[in-house]
Amino acid sequence: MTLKSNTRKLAKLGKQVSDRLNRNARVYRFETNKAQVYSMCGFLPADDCRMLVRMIDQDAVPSTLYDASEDNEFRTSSSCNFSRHDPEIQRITQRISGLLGIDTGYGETIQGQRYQVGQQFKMHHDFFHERTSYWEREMSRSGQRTWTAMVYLNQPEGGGETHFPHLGFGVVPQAGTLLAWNNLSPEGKPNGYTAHIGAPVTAGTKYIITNWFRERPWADD
Ligand SMILES: O=C(O)CCC(=O)C(=O)O
Ligand SMILES: [Fe+2]
Repeated sequence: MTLKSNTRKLAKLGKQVSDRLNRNARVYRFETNKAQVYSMCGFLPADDCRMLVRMIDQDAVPSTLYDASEDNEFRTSSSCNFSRHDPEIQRITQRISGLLGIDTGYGETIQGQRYQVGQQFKMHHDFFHERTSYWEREMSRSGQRTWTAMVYLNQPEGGGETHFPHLGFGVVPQAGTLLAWNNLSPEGKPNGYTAHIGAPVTAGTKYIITNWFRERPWADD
């Protein structure tokens, strides 16, 4: 038996979150009807960005993939798996969840990412794909990925943009800017248009945090 999402619940979540962001005058909605993509400048203050950069530098390990890809160059960044018990991480988590209006319990523990010169994350979707080795495990654990929220912690000297090739736009990293999108369609199904890349950094280092939300409360290992 293949585990399935509750698409009605996911459709409702998509509408709830997008209605909330649409009402927020500080949040910008990208002009496309193919996906719900938003950004907000100045979401995180500079001292929080600096604190997170320090934490990432302390604990970064090579990034992993759900689907071990043949391509060694697919995701070459380093990641930092923060502790969800860290009070500072809880504060940042609450800030993100509060903006989106999703209970903090639905978010995977925030991850930090560091990309050095030449490092990148090639085109991918954040939602889970059926018929993969991880599908049953992830679907029984906390269900499909719904929204992604990421925050740029600095501005690398060159490169590192987040591009959405099917939507025709990209975002240049700027310290404190949040970028959030619904990985699912208004019907609550995986939305292929949300494919995105973290372009190679060409100068300096890029730091971000990522918060992926799930269909059901996050069950930690
Ligand atoms: O680095 C980026 O700009 C994109 C990161 C990303 O796609 C992810 O963490 O899922
Ligand atoms: Fe992604």
